[in-house]
Amino acid sequence: MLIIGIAGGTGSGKTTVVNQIINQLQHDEVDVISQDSYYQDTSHLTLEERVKINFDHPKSIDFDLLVEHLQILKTGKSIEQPEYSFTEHNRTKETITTKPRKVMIVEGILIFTHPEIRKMFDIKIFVHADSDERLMRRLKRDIAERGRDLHEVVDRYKTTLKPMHQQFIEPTKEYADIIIPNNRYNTVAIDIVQTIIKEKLV
Ligand SMILES: Nc1ncnc2c1ncn2[C@@H]1O[C@H](COP(=O)(O)OP(=O)(O)O)[C@@H](O)[C@H]1O
Ligand SMILES: Nc1ccn([C@@H]2O[C@H](COP(=O)(O)O)[C@@H](O)[C@H]2O)c(=O)n1
Repeated sequence: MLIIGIAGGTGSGKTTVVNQIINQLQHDEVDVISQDSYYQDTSHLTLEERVKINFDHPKSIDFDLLVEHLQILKTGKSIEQPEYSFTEHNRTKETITTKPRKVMIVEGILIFTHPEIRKMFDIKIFVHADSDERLMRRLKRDIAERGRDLHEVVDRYKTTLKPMHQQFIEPTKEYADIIIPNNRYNTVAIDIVQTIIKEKLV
């Protein structure tokens, strides 16, 4: 199993890059694990308490469960990937059955901050976009898809997104094998990554 880690700041385009990469692969050859599925289970908290969580700090992620799930997949067994609700700020009661595949892609803002998970990646990719571009994309996406309003996104950007990005996410760029500049759609970089994956699959 080839495990590919794709990190980068929020709004850098990780999910979009993942979708472009897997487009060219056979459906049964590849699957995706999102770090967002591994936000800590906070069912014991009220919604008001959950809203206040710093979702950009490594402590917000259940990395132990992610490590365990990657190890299970490596042994050839399926896992039940948690499903996350951005409106509830919590895991749902549903899970996504995820089978081991020739290529497993793990994507998320903080995945390169964890040394054990970092070691499990065969290829580490960091998607870069400038902070103003990321903020604009995040605003549009969170309002359209994640039930947020302008005030909420801007407030979170100032209090947690920006400082956490500088402290935890940007420094992990140094671990990347490949950095994809993604201020614009970068089809050349996607072609290169697809070629590398196809070569490794032979
Ligand atoms: N290169 C790009 N140029 C313009 N918009 C983009 C680009 N990549 C992604 N987007 C858009 O920006 C938003 C955030 O992208 P997404 O892939 O969800 O980022 P991430 O997973 O890193 O948070 C989405 O609405 C997506 O359509
Ligand atoms: N309940 C939550 C949980 C996370 N976030 C934000 O999601 C971002 C990570 O996801 P990307 O797809 O953008 O990489 C992260 O910056 C968290 O602030 C949230 O808004 N609500």
